[in-house]
Amino acid sequence: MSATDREQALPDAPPILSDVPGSFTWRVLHDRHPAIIEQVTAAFPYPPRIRAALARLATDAVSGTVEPLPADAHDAADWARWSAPYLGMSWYDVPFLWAENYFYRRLLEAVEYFRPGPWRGLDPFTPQKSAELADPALDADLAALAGLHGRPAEEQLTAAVDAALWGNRADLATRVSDPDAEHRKQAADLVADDSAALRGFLTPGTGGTVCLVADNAGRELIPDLVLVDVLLRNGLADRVELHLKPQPYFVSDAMLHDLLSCLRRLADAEPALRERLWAAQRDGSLEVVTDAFYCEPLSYHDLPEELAGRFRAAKLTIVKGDLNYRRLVGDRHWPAATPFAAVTGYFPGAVAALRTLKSEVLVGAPDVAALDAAGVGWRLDGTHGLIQVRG
Ligand SMILES: O=P(O)(O)OC[C@H]1O[C@](O)(CO)[C@@H](O)[C@@H]1O
Repeated sequence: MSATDREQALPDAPPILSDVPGSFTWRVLHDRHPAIIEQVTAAFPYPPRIRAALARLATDAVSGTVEPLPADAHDAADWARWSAPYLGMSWYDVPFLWAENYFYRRLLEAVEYFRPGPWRGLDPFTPQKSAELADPALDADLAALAGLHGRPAEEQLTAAVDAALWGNRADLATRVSDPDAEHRKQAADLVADDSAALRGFLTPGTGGTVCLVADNAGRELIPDLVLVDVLLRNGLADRVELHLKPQPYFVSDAMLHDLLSCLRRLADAEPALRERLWAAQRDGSLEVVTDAFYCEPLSYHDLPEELAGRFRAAKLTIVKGDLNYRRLVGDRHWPAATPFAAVTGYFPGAVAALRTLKSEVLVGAPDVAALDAAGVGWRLDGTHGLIQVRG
């Protein structure tokens, strides 16, 4: 079947909206966004002007309509284009993915992130990110991850992929201490497991470039960095590109400053790992990449050519997390049995998704009827994960 035939064979899945009161997506807009604004308001001694802007956003986010960004915003023209189909509509009636992106852009506007002045460039989510890195529980994760060194390459890879996948969950220590047993246990929670195909791309001595599109900072970025280290040390890749967000996004998404904070944290806890990652950046085998696209209200179908070229040239692109998955497959009401390869056929190059489920979107999982029969909760609470690969 050609790519075009596959596209045509896809069901016409409608985009996910937030228009059903009480639904998960409705609650994100109605409850979670105001709570985030409250946290941000308390995070710094913002002046009355910024506090007022945040208060206005709190009202808009719950009951407002889509409005243009201020005309003098640096990206006003882009947002005018992206907003055009939705202007004047309720946030609940536009695609959920779009509404969330619009929220985070409006939040950066309220805290004057891009504006000349003292608050320019201050990440409003710094306190949450710092608290996570300061958590003493992270020491156990780090000690366990350090224990990987010296094991056979395949074992290291299995454990590092597992840790990167479940990076948002708090029990890395046990997971890494007995990687095989833990992997078998977690396999029960995987609704799709293409780990054999993933290992096929990552065999010792095969070199090539791997792009790792990161998701969250802190406790997720640390195991991602361990995965980078395992790839480079074992010759599973010659080069790794670590793709980070260019600006604060979805509270905990990783930016360059979060990578630097992780390296500082490693300097005490795992100095050898920190040294290797530092040296890899200096010699170019680890390149940090970012692009405005990563914070735009678009899916990977709209990749800019610069990023598409990087993914095409890589032997594998690994996209981490729930939001990247939604952008990869399209934030739509897909039947779960829709083949992963069919919806990602457009992606320029081989792609792997490592994701714990925190939203309803799911493809490539034909056997979830029994789980679905019990309700939608399992798709939202991060207890289930997937490893999906399209070569
Ligand atoms: O950090 P992750 O894994 O991308 O998850 C973020 C998820 O949280 C939400 O913002 C709200 O649950 C989802 O929309 C999003 O997919």
